Amino acid sequence: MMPAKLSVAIRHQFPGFTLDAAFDAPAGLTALFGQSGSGKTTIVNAVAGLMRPQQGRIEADGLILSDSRSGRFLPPHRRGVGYVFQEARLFPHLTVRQNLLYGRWFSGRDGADLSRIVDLLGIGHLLKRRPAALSGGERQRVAIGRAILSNPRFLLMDEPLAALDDSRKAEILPYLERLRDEAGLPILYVSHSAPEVARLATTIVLIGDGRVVAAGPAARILSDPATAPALGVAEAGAILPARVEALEPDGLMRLTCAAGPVWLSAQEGLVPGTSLRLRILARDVMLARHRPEQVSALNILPVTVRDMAPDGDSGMLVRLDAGAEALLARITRRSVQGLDLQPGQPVFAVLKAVSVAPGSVGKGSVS
Ligand SMILES: Nc1ncnc2c1ncn2[C@@H]1O[C@H](COP(=O)(O)OP(=O)(O)OP(=O)(O)O)[C@@H](O)[C@H]1O
Repeated sequence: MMPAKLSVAIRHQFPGFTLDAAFDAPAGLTALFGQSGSGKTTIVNAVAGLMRPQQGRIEADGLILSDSRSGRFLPPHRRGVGYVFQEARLFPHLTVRQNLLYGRWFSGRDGADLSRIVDLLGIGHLLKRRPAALSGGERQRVAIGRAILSNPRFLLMDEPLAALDDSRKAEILPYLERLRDEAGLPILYVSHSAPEVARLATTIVLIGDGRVVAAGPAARILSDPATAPALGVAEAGAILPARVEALEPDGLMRLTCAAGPVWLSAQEGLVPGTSLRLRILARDVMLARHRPEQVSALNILPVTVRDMAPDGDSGMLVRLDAGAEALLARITRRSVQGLDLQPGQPVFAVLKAVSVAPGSVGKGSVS
């Protein structure tokens, strides 16, 4: 069986704005990221069937949703789309259980297993409540459950966390990670938030002025000095797959990643054997020509300079090969000159254990 995939290739002209975008969203979470007015909502509306693109084709899991050549245009309710909006639109008079089952009933197809989805989203204890008795984060988890139980071909999530405060966001992120890794569905996820995209995306599509500026596996897009700044200079940083090896008595955990061992502050729920994706901000990585000795930073990784690109007037983003993975460092141009950095040169990347924020350590897959 071919893995599920959503393919989009559309062109649409509004007065003063042309959308011309083509990308694939494979199983996993594809983040559609771009500034306000770049065309994200137009793409989402075209995929959902709320607008008809003048040209092009959209296909989900082998089903043609719209095709300007043949004139095919499936109405929204026949597309098999599970939609999650910014605000959970639950029925206030129905219990959580009834809300969840409504999605299944409405689809008219065999739905996913209720108990599996309830488990996946951690909402078993809420089934008898009505939406008014739920927190914002709980409501959003129920909305996600309802969308999955409609047995969709793919999920469309339009800024699903934007209305939640930071602690509610943090509460829901692990569930989105599980959904991404276990549901086996393409998830098209619109977001303005670089940390959210870096934490969740397996594929990133950067949209600028109606076009795809860059698209591909998240690890590649995030470590590319040419595209990373599009997420915001302060937010540039690579994601590295890592594994928890041991919890040490002084409160640190030892991880292994492609470049070697890394020590970070231990976190609840992370036990030896857990697979992680670490987000390492470019501004938290220092470079040295020689292995530094007697420094407080615990993590010193041997890496090789691959390439670099200017970042603002005085900065430089340097991509580093760390085993089979890539890291990104942001240093000044003066340091690039002072260290005489060239592509191919071996250097040491220095990373403080405490500079990796808890929110930057996610469970699960990078691609
Ligand atoms: N029906 C329409 N008629 C004319 N112009 C439109 C229409 N819909 C969208 N546009 C224009 O298309 C451009 C892209 O809009 P879109 O809403 O897709 O951007 P966006 O990336 O989703 O922005 P935001 O993040 O603010 O929601 C904007 O310049 C907008 O004014």
